Amino acid sequence: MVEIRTPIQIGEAVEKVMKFARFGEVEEIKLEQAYGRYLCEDLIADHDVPHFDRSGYDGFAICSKDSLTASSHEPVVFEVIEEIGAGYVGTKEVKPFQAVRIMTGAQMPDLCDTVVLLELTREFEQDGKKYMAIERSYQAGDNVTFRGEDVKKGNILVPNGTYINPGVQALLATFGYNQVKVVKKPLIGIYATGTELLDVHEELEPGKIRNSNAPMLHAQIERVGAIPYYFGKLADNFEDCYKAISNAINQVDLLITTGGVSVGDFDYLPAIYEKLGARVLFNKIAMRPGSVTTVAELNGKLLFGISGNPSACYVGFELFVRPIVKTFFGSKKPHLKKASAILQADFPTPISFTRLVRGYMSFTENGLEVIPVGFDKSSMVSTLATANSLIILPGGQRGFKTGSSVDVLLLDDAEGSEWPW
Ligand SMILES: Nc1nc2c(c(=O)[nH]1)N[C@H]1C(S)=C(S)[C@@H](COP(=O)(O)OP(=O)(O)OC[C@H]3O[C@@H](n4cnc5c(N)ncnc54)[C@H](O)[C@@H]3O)O[C@H]1N2
Ligand code: MOO
Ligand SMILES: [Mg+2]
Repeated sequence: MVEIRTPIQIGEAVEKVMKFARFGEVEEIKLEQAYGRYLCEDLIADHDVPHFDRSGYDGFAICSKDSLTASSHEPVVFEVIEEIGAGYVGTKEVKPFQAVRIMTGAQMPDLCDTVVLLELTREFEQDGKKYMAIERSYQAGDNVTFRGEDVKKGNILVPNGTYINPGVQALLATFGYNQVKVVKKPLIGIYATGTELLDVHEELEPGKIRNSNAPMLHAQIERVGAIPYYFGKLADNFEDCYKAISNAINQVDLLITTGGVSVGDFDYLPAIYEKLGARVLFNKIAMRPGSVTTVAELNGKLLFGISGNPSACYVGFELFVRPIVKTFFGSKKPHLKKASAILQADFPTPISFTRLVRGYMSFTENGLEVIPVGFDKSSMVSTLATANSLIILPGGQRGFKTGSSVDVLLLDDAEGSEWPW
């Protein structure tokens, strides 16, 4: 007798999986390796930035009150007493109507509060001394970058759990983080099951196909920031699959299998979970593709039994594995980023399960627009290459018309969304 499975809603399935989400261990790495990782400590400013008043331009540092009477009829003349480039500090005391030639980024001399741009001065020499004249007045602070203007000492600049983008990398460098505490990347194992599977280098044969799920998952795992480990492919043989899978579990943080989770004669994953004593969290979700996505738990470790159909495999990973990995990294927004977009095509099919239609979303003058990328069967691999989003079409509706507002999940976004969506 074929097992009749009871589907649960997507949200319920996500919540069941997320009960097993845990935070990863910390490791220290070099700053150069930190891009794309997740910070494991608050980045707190231990000094002001900049930590001295500095010139914002190449020019002359003066005291603004000396400039008050300057005009084109009566220019004010300053004696230029020294020159400082960025990295140097002036050595002379600046007296009234004296100026220091100063370059962008150099520390302001004491008593100077203003910088006059080079191109707004007239320079000349007289009796072996250097002078410059200005034809307008300035206010204190003109063209000066003040101490602490960028960052004040003591501020939390980047909280623990933040994705390290190039800007965060710059802040870490600013505050002297030569070594950075980040979360260790989890190791995710992949087994592809199916007697029909050929390795990528093999020639096609009747009835056989190349294994595309394993390389796809490999890339998805890398995109989410974890380390993939491909164990290999397994023919549909219960004992071999059982042995291989039970050995693999202890070598990784999470194990993904593809294929063999439905109700077919050679779909052995349900029986393997049973023999392992793993607890199946669910084996049917009211969604398409990926309705047979099965997740089991063995001693707190998650076993993702993802469907063999390529699009179902892709979606199963993004909905259920991604948030587990992102939570491992400490992200507060571990789920695919959700946005609203205007549908650019009719989607007439009456559906009962929620559809996650592969879409192409673009930013237009009318806002976000999304269009299905093609034929939307879960067995298809071709549409995955162009999809940058999943259009959520809730179940139990008659169909969707061009111009309707729909929710989309973004596939290439690193920021993510909080739960609930
Ligand atoms: N009687 C029923 N049949 C099916 C049901 C059902 O509820 N009742 N569910 C259907 C749905 S929905 C899906 S999705 C698939 C899921 O199948 P499995 O997860 O058991 O996967 P397989 O049977 O092993 O393979 C399905 C399909 O995918 C191809 N495949 C498998 N692995 C790979 C790979 N690594 N790379 C590329 N393609 C792969 C495989 O050749 C099959 O064509 O079941 C439906 N059936
Ligand atoms: O799991 Mo299936 O993908 O719903 O077609
Ligand atoms: Mg099957």
